[in-house]
Amino acid sequence: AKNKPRPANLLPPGSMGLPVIGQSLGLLRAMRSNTGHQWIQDRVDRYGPVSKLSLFGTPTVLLTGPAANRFVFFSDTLAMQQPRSVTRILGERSISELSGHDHKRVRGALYEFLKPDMLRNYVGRIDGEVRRHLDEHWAGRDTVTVMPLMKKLTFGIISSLLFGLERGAVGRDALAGDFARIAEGMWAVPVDLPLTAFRRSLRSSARARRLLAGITREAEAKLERGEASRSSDLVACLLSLADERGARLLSEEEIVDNAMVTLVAGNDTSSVLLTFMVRHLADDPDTLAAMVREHEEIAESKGDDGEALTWEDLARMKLTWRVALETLRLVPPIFGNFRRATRDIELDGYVIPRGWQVFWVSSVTHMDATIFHEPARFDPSRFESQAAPPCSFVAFGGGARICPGMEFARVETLVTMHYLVRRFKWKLCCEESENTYLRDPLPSPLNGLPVQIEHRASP
Ligand code: HEM
Repeated sequence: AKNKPRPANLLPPGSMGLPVIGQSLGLLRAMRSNTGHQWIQDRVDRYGPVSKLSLFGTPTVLLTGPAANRFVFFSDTLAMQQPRSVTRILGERSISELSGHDHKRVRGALYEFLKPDMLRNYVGRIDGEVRRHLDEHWAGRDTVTVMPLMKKLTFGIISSLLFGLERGAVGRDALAGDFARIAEGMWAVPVDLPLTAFRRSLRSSARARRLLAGITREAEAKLERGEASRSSDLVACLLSLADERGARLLSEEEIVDNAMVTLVAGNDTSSVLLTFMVRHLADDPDTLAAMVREHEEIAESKGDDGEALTWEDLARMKLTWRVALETLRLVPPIFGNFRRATRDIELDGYVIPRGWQVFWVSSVTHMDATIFHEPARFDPSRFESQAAPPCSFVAFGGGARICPGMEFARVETLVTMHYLVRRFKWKLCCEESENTYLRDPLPSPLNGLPVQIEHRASP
């Protein structure tokens, strides 16, 4: 025991792969072929819950399981760190780059807009977006492709509520295209070469940023003229916030960077959730029937059919939210994320050297049979009796950086499902899409999930 190296000298087990590229390509390739979870699980089986590797140009420690998650979400020895590719795309002043006081300030500002007290005023607006979307893109069709439609829907909701960009507004369609390309280059080896997704992503990000800067200046003018208020949209809200000395709380650059990050963080995640709920429900007629009953009861308790849903109605959609949670457990939109060690850290007898990247992933914990009985089974009732133990359901992260858009996602999801399940029945077109999806890095079902739809007869 005398010669045993002190823990502080011990790096976690694991191989570092090729210089610079490390294991990035291996992981990305696995994610694209629907084996990303297995790729991580294999490393965990080989090296345990704490292991080292190299990702996106940086030495990295992979952490899995509830104890490691707790460490990631609550330790003050870690700062946020996105892969360099993400920083270059989303900007230096986005919430994902900030820590300590700056992080609290920007997060507090975003939360002014995303908190339940504010959101309850937007349920009606979201209700309108959802109904218009279903009338325009679902009604009267035999087949639809779910994923692109859900992206269109969540983009519509978010661009209206965040930027005041209503349907038909100049720039809204171009922004939608740019955002699709931005997402494609997020997790990449950050080399700006022609024909790479990374370069396309950078270009789209520059265009989107110019548009958002214009929107911010316009919103500022409208506020001055009294044509907008703090509750008009996120940009107006951020512009109206002042510190105790009356100075603007966020700079224009911060507003643009954080509008970008909120759109990226909020749009694709919610559309993935909605898409996979549709997929899982197609295979689970009993759950779907129970959901239809839940929504019919709510609809019957309201006046005429034109009346919009309210915050109180959403509180009654308990089964629907459990279906959402179970979908998030099985197909977490966020595969995992990164932090940086701000000093040498001892963990489980190993050292994580200062400056190294820490990588937490959701799937290993979500698929742990000791936490979730028969983890591969879709079973919304597992969220019925008790909440999952701390730091084991991590689709929204945890701690100081837990997703501030969770309530927003909840509102969008519940409102959409309310109208979808009452108006339509659906069947999957491709058998293979039942269990297959790839990650890029967000999950995407085969062929975007084409379904056959039929109008439900009114009860
Ligand atoms: C189903 C939908 C969503 C999922 C699964 C999701 C998931 C997550 C996760 C896992 C994190 C934490 C990442 C980490 O700690 O490393 C996060 C952070 C964040 N999310 Fe969400 N999110 C969703 C919807 C939204 C929406 C709708 C918005 C905004 C409208 C949003 C805005 C944000 C922001 C700004 C952060 C950064 C918070 C910080 O760093 O303090 N998210 N989200």
